[in-house]
Amino acid sequence: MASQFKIVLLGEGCVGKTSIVLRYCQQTFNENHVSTLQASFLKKKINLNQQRVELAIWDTAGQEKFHALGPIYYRNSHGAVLVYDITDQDSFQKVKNWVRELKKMLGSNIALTICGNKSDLERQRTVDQAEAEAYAASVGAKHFQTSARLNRGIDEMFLDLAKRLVQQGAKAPKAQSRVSVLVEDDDVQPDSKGGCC
Ligand SMILES: Nc1nc2c(ncn2[C@@H]2O[C@H](COP(=O)(O)OP(=O)(O)OP(=O)(O)O)[C@@H](O)[C@H]2O)c(=O)[nH]1
Repeated sequence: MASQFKIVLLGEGCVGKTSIVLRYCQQTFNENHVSTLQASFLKKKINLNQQRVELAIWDTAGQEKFHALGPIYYRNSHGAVLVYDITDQDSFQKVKNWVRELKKMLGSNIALTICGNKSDLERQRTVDQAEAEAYAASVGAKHFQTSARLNRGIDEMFLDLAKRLVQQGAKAPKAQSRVSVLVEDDDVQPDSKGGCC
């Protein structure tokens, strides 16, 4: 029987979470942004040294108003991919917030990957690569650069995470305390960027 692992993608709106999952699981890419409103998951089966592994990859909504839903998706996850956009410094700061939250809620029981997406936009880069890699190392995470658009780095990133989960014989972490989720207002105005992208 295949080992099954749950992986959650977290990160600011518009960084490319949905695009990464669709590229990895369905080999497709959409130039347009459709905000994720509810999380959903896709499955991907891979072989690791003759061992069958099934990944359930959860794509979550990145807009701030959905932040409170995060715990529902990360609390039973074996691994998390924290995605930022290499052209958007704020999205990198948001990754740091997610790392703090995951460490607080789950300890170090969740395998972390930090992903700088949109590597095809190198000329518009605002997040220093060396700094991002150093930060990832400082929190025990692996760092990858990807382009969902050009299909770069994505297979390698999930393969590395799957290998780590297999090696660790990952067990789904338990949240350290009861997680309560409060969604205050379904009608929040778009942020100052006027939505995203
Ligand atoms: N140039 C470039 N654009 C990308 C890449 N990945 C995603 N995009 C674009 O970025 C926009 C947002 O991508 P999504 O995948 O919808 O972003 P998301 O993080 O899922 O957004 P939310 O659902 O709001 O959280 C879309 O217009 C994509 O086409 C990439 O690697 N390179």
